[in-house]
Amino acid sequence: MVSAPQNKIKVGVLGATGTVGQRFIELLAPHPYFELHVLAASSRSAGQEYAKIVKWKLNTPIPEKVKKMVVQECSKDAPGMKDCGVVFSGLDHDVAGDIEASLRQAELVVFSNAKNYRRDPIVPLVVPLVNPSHFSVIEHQRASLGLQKGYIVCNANCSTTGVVVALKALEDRFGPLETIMCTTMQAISGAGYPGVSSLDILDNVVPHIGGEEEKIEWETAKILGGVNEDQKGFDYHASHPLKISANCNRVPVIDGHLACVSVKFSKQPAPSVEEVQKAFREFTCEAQTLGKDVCPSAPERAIVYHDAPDRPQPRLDRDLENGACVSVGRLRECNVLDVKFVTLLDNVRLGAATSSVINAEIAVAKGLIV
Ligand SMILES: NC(=O)C1=CN([C@@H]2O[C@H](COP(=O)(O)OP(=O)(O)OC[C@H]3O[C@@H](n4cnc5c(N)ncnc54)[C@H](OP(=O)(O)O)[C@@H]3O)[C@@H](O)[C@H]2O)C=CC1
Ligand SMILES: N[C@@H](CC(=O)OP(=O)(O)O)C(=O)O
Repeated sequence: MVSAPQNKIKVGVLGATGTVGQRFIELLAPHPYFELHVLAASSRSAGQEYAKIVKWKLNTPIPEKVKKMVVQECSKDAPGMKDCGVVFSGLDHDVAGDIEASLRQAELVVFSNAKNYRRDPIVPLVVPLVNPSHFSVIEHQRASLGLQKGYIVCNANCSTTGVVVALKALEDRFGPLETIMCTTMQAISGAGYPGVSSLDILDNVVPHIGGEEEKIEWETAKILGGVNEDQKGFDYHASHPLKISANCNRVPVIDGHLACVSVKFSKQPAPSVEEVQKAFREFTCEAQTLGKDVCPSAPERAIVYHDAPDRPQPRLDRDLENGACVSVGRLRECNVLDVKFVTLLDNVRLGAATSSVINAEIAVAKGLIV
């Protein structure tokens, strides 16, 4: 039985003023054992009090304890940075690569939302409700770079995260999938702030999000695949290569990415719709079994299954489980593949900040953050 740490662990947030950074602050301010210690952003914000510089967009107030914290530069030399047991990154990908690598080199532990290191063969790409077993490659990452303590863990693209939790429930119960087709309807907050121009998105749907389809198609195999026997890399689902095709669209919704997913199972005959529904309803993951003491940000239900024929919907369902679950509904037979269904997740919570925080809680339980 793992228990929560006795002492608080100091944490930093990079990109603390951004869309993902604000969710980090909302989640971490009341956290039972992570303690906000450093807030960092660009030189445009550095040196100023957080409440004076941030364009706060959440419908919860800025936590009192962070209002007067002075925003720092994203540097290992920023005051307090070296005391952080973990640094959460909500940095723009243009700058995340160099900053995250330099913090790792300074023996800091970095949990990143940016895409820069997701494809790195020694960096775990972890969706906390799916593949925390990939943390076992951290030891090899440290050894490869001559580090004692520092490492980087990435979480996935937000759309990938929503889809892959549902796929994991199916693979756990019915074995490898063969073909996956998915079409997303993605919220505007996915593009950060100020993001997509109102003249582009109001009264409209934009059928292109640069690089998104490739990310879903590529990241899914790394996440659903295993770890090599020597714990020095990932197998990318090589024994059953996944055929995945994604179409991504931007829609005029503020938060919540919806995806219409069709799948074909390797093993035939395919399970019935009733069996698939049971698999979704009964899905549980390591983050839940660790318990609320150790993993306070994990959802009670990793998948919330919806019976109503018109659910899930972003506005009605994105807040379930404090934005930490995936909603699944509209499950039915598919005339082309085997079954089809709809998934929904909060792109900025489970799709970004919440995943990083749950990942870090699991890493604490595994003794990877002290
Ligand atoms: N929004 C979402 O749904 C998701 C986002 N992501 C990823 O998370 C990351 C953050 O996204 P998001 O919060 O939406 O982006 P935002 O544009 O809202 O925020 C970007 C943050 O990066 C900081 N920043 C920008 N330039 C620099 C710089 N030169 N040096 C240091 N800090 C800098 C900004 O600080 P300042 O205010 O000072 O400019 C701000 O805090 C991105 O990599 C994104 O791809 C991942 C999954 C989902
Ligand atoms: N591209 C996603 C958000 C995002 O930033 O993705 P990534 O972290 O994979 O770059 C969206 O627009 O909804």
